[in-house]
Amino acid sequence: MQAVKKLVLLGTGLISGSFALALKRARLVEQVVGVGRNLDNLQRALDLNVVDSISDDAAHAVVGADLVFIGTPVGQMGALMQKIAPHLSADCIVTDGGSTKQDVAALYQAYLPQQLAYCVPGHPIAGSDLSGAAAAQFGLYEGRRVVLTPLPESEAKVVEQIRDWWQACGAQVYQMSPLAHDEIFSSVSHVPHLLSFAYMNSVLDRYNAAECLDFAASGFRDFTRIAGSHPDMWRDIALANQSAILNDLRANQQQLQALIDLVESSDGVALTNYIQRASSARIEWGKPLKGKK
Ligand SMILES: NC(=O)c1ccc[n+]([C@@H]2O[C@H](COP(=O)([O-])OP(=O)(O)OC[C@H]3O[C@@H](n4cnc5c(N)ncnc54)[C@H](O)[C@@H]3O)[C@@H](O)[C@H]2O)c1
Ligand SMILES: O=C(O)C(=O)CC1(C(=O)O)C=CC(O)C=C1
Repeated sequence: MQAVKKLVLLGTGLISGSFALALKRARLVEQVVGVGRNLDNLQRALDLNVVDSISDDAAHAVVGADLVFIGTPVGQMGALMQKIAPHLSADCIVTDGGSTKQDVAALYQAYLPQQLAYCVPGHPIAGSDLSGAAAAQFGLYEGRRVVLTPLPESEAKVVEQIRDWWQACGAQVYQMSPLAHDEIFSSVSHVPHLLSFAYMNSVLDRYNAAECLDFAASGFRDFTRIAGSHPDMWRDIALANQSAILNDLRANQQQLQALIDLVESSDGVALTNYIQRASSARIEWGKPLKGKK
């Protein structure tokens, strides 16, 4: 498999750093440059050998790169693409790890029109509520899925190359349209995070919030773990995937209303049925299925 000579991470954090570490472990990268705005975070990336050198200048850093991985919140990606466009080698491959794909596809079209054959948007379906270079880990993508949403202009051999690198990181690679991607991940990633923020805020609004939090245990911990995720990342996702997210939030509003009605009705059988449906589906989903989670 072809190794990367110079990989540049635009945004050096959990997702880009874990990609760099996996390629390093697979001996598929010679040099990794970490670009960012926070010097402490970049220094940490250097100390942890996530990257081999650091820079605060994206335009300068991408000179001579054969692979650029954009790992910032999606709202930052357009400005970075615009900055690097004049400095990319003609055959430099550009990809990203953004959680939304219709908006990111449009950014490639708007800001990297000369490079489109070498651009392949992507999304690793793995991560955590932690962020920054210190959160980067070997093996994050082991057995996980990565969704590629190639542009109409993406060259097949470039898509294959990206697929090979992700597979070398241990991932299973899938392909779908940006629209299908954004609808799916609204329902199983974006809206669950937003509901977790909402639930956390609803507890904070209680008159006895401190006492409630003091007594909260594992159920609350499981339900709200993702409420600790990075605000910038989730603001950008909510803004980028607005239409699918609004549909799913409204559907959840209806579910909540149905639940209120059931509890109000004191109809134990109907409540059991309601809970049973969700419980059976969650148990089934949770059964270890090769390559599922
Ligand atoms: N966290 C997850 O679970 C997860 C999973 C899959 C995909 N993603 C996506 O991957 C991307 C990165 O997420 P992450 O969790 O690695 O975040 P992170 O906070 O760990 O890393 C992002 C880094 O980008 C830097 N950054 C932000 N704006 C910048 C700019 N304009 N120029 C240079 N650097 C900048 C930040 O300082 C930070 O170090 C996001 O688009 C996110 O939606 C996240
Ligand atoms: O494990 C977590 O904490 C995550 O939130 C990871 C997670 C998700 O499963 O929703 C978050 C955002 C992504 O774009 C992909 C994965």
